[in-house]
Amino acid sequence: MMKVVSPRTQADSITEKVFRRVYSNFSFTTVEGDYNHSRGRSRSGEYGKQSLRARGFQENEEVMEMEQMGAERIKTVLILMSDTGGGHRASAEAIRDAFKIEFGDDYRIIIKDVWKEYTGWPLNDMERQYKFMVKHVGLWSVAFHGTSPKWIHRSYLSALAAYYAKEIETGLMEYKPEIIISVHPLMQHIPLWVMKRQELQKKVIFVTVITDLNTCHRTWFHHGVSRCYCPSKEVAKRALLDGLGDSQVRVFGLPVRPSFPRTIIYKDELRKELDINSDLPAVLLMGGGEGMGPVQKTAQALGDSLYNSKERNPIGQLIVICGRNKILASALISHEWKIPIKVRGFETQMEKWMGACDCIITKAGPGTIAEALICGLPIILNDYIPGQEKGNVPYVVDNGAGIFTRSPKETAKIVADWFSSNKEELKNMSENALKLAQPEAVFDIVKDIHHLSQQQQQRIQLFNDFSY
Ligand SMILES: CCCCCCCC/C=C\CCCCCCCC(=O)OC[C@H](CO)OC(=O)CCCCCCCCCCCCCCC
Ligand SMILES: O=c1ccn([C@@H]2O[C@H](COP(=O)(O)OP(=O)(O)O[C@H]3O[C@H](CO)[C@H](O)[C@H](O)[C@H]3O)[C@@H](O)[C@H]2O)c(=O)[nH]1
Repeated sequence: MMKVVSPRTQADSITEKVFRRVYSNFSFTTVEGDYNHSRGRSRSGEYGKQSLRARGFQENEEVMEMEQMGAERIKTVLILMSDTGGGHRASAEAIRDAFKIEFGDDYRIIIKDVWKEYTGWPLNDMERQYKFMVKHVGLWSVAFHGTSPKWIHRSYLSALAAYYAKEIETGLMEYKPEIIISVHPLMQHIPLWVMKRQELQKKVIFVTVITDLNTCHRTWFHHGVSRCYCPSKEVAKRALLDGLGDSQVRVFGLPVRPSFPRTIIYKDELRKELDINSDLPAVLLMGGGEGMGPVQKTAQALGDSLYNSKERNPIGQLIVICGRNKILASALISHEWKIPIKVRGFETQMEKWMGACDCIITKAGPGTIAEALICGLPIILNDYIPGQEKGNVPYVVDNGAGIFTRSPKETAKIVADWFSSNKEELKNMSENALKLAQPEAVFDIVKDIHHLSQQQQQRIQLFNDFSY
């Protein structure tokens, strides 16, 4: 049985906590389900009141008692994100799960794409526009770099904020959040503009959690935030250069879903559960939430390189996760393979697939990289989106956790070597990956936000005590 051991200490108790909270007696507030669900469950504020009324209760003692019990305690956290790729949602979910593990029911977490639900074009259509632009990388490169100067993105975003002010205000205030967390580069300026207009800046804590590892866009850096959580020193440097203060910047790492096995991965058990051959080494091939990059060509090259034609047997197996790319999945399924292969669509338990494999091939998506590092997987980066993903390549390669090559043939050869004559390199890179991993990041982030929230409560208390 192969074990991958995280360098972190105290992991047992944390893992225990993770599984107890995440997989047993807890049902999360979800994007889709939250609105009605929370209305029915919340013990505080106007929503609890409305739902009780709707269910036949009047504004009676029962309601007041419930409000007194819960109003002080439960805080609402609104996480702003958009499904431009899969990374922002993954980080949002990581933060939600960590809040639940650390603080139980003290926080009510809502994950929302407020733009999509409440505004109009172009804000409500970012997913499609992003998908289109990254398919035409030249266009994305111009958009990314062309909008980098502050005066360009600021004036455009301010104009959009003014145009959609009412809708955004409704969207943000629907949930009466005490804390707003943005995990998206285009979700600082507009909400902060609305909060300023509503004089809510002192009442609502606004923080940014950056989900790009290095060469991120400047829209991430807004001076009006209480905190800007940076996943790496490189990003923190950029934030400080952009004028953020030391008191605003914190470096904990990129938030990864706590369900990722951080301690011991029983590879054999996972393989049994996922119906993967337990004798052959396995390579995981993917391309972010949208299944981007040269996945098909790489899969075909691996189909050749992992087959020993002299002995007529495979030396490895291939798992391809296509994300939401259905065309890619059906093309791979209809191909004839000489090696064992599994083709999957969008998977919700990536930790299991990563835990069952020996190395990974992916475009340079920050979420996938951070997750693979936690699982101790050596990484072959086969592509990157210009702009925000460019800097992820040196982040992996310079730290000895992987290799960059755009050539499907070279990729396939490297994997074949790792699985036969060059096992030592695979082992060294796996160790380097574990050294670079930051599995505690998401917990450090939520603890710091909790601390901010307590400080704010004390300030409010102090103000109330001394106001006549
Ligand atoms: C003309 C000046 C435009 C300035 C625009 C700045 C802000 C745009 C805001 C809303 C527009 C909606 C566009 C949606 C694109 C989706 C982007 C996204 O979510 O990426 C996520 C990714 C990551 O997942 O975002 C980033 O990493 C950085 C975001 C960069 C913003 C690029 C905006 C492109 C706007 C196109 C206009 C053409 C510009 C021509 C250049 C002079
Ligand atoms: O079937 C799948 C496929 C992917 N994922 C998850 O989706 C996320 C993918 O995130 P990445 O950051 O690797 O890449 P994306 O392209 O999907 O993410 C987008 O958001 C990122 C920020 O978080 C970067 O800005 C990136 O460039 C942008 O394209 C990972 O957590 C991965 O585990 C799944 O859960 N199931």
